Amino acid sequence: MYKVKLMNKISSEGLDYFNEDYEYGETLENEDAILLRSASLHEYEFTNNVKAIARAGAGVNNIPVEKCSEKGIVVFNTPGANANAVKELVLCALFLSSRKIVESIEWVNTLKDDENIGKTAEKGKSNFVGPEIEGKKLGVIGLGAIGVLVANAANKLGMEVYGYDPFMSVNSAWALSKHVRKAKDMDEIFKTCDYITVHVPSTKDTKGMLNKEKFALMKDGARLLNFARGDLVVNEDLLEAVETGKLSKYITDFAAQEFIGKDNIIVLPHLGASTPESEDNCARMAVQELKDFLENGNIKNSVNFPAVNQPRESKVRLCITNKNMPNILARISKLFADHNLNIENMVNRSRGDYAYTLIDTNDDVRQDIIERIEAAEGIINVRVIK
Ligand SMILES: NC(=O)C1=CN([C@@H]2O[C@H](COP(=O)(O)OP(=O)(O)OC[C@H]3O[C@@H](n4cnc5c(N)ncnc54)[C@H](O)[C@@H]3O)[C@@H](O)[C@H]2O)C=CC1
Ligand SMILES: O=C(O)CCC(=O)C(=O)O
Repeated sequence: MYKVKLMNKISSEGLDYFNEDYEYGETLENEDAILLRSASLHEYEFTNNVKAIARAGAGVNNIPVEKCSEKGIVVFNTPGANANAVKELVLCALFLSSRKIVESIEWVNTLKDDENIGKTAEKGKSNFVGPEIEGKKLGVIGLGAIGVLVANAANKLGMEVYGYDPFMSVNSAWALSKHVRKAKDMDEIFKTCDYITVHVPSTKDTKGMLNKEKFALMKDGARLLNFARGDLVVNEDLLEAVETGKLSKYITDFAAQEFIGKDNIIVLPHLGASTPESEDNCARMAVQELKDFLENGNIKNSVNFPAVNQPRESKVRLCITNKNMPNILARISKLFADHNLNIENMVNRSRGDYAYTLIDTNDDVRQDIIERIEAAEGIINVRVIK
């Protein structure tokens, strides 16, 4: 029986994949795996039983990934599973940033007791004029699953789109419209674009990347959308840029006290992925990743260990997380040979400082041999699946 701890509400479309071999819930203890959305695990005490964490979503900044790697905990996410939901909300935000839709709705609501509301509304509408997006320049920073969809859709809406992503994947490059112009650096986006939208993960390199210096490069009255992460922006600098009119609008999916009630700032409560379609997609993908890992040791869509997939053809499988260092495989193979155990299949892949090994055998691997593998230098943990 596998135990999966839920740290957020997860769609039943995914949970239904768990069969009678699984127990899941928010209160269970000594879990084998954790399934979550945005809940923070930074203060969480992982027991030695935790083998995997699945983030039903894209961003993993709520998970202490390096600490997990050191403990041999495989962290998964669900690339692209919520990208369309975010794209649609970003398109909505593009219009909200341009036409004074929110402000005008708020104003009309103040006319509750006005007997000539029709006339008053007509008279007041000139206060809410805003430009069309067609023909304007949009800069998209980060051309991954979301950025590509946003760039392509904005292009179809008649915008002149500039993209910047120095680490773009081959898949994203294939998916990106040929009409999207390649910015030579991020500053070109800041200097050129009327609208800027950011779609990069929050990492030590991107935190605070939207700051005083960058706002100074932007066109007067530029509009900025942030549906990626709140900490990409230095809030104090952002407030100044909005107050001075450098930015004519900031729309973000990440609430902060200092934004509340401020003119020209619209804050949403992290709604990007909140559609039934995206919640179902993420849950399905996350549960399937966890199941294949717990039952077969296969890894797909991990952010800290390499992708590994080996068909199950033998009685016993050893799943080994280890440091990426010389001689590990030689030591394991020697232990097998010394005990007259035959390796049927073996795969080893590395990723940065860590590696993952699957060894299949039809022989019974005694507990004392497992313990000797575990004790070898560089080995983090060993799991046996029968
Ligand atoms: N508001 C919401 O509900 C949601 C927010 N997100 C946020 O959006 C981010 C992006 O999501 P996806 O597009 O699905 O991820 P992704 O991993 O497909 O794309 C991220 C892209 O950013 C690029 N990148 C990384 N560092 C960069 C840098 N310094 N400059 C330019 N590009 C850089 C990468 O090369 C990659 O192409 C997530 O990490 C998450 O923080 C994601 C989903 C929902
Ligand atoms: O699960 C959510 O609602 C947030 C989604 C998100 O921010 C992400 O996938 O990075």
